[in-house]
Amino acid sequence: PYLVPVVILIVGPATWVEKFPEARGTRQSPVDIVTSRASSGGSAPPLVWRYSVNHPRSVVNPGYCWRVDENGYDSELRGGPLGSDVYKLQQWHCHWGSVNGEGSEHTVDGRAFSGELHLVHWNTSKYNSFTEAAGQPDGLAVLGVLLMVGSKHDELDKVVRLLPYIQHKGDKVTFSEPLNPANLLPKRIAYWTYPGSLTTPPCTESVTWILFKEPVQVSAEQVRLNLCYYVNGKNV
Ligand SMILES: CCCSc1c(F)c(F)c(S(=O)(=O)NC)c(F)c1F
Ligand SMILES: [Zn+2]
Repeated sequence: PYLVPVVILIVGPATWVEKFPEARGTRQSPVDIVTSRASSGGSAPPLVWRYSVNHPRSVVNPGYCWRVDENGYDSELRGGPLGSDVYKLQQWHCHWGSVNGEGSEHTVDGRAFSGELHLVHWNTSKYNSFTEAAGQPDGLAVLGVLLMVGSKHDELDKVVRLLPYIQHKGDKVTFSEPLNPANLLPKRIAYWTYPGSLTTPPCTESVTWILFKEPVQVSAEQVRLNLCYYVNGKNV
């Protein structure tokens, strides 16, 4: 019998440590939220946010999800675990899986959700740019919203309906329809918070994670549209 050379290409999180040493760190995300081990927030001040609504936004296909850039327009996130610093929304993006019911980055008591929305903010009280903040332990604050299949999400649909126009990595479409990122958040704003990292390379440990407890509903069609375009991070 002939010896057939077999090349096994190993990619993915297990190899990230070779190129991105931060991935070997002590505050790596995502994590499984073990609800029984979460301590109560005590006397933390309320988490408050304000976003601009009527400004042009662009939806970009970075190759692993879709991303909406805020193009520098004004916004504020403060309070909660963020001390006295004020953070500004830089971009928001979504993670979907290849199968419905999987795809969230975080899990709760071992349960995955159909997707996870991330609103990425940077610390404007201490740093001069997003890039600078992204390298600092208190540089970023990401609001995480768990997505589950249910009723159609009208605000998110303003982006989902544009996905057919950005099917290839690098594609970008700009829209000026009014959109309030606050409408992407759940009604109940109870959350878990922990110091963590980017969940993709360079896995920098610069993220204060704020993960809302209440999932937000999106329709099965909205999940399908996302899955059509980003299966395992690849456009199909
Ligand atoms: C220099 C970072 C590139 S911007 C970025 C990102 F691309 C990303 F994906 C996440 S994530 O929320 O950790 N989701 C993986 C972030 F927080 C980010 F800031
Ligand atoms: Zn993300």
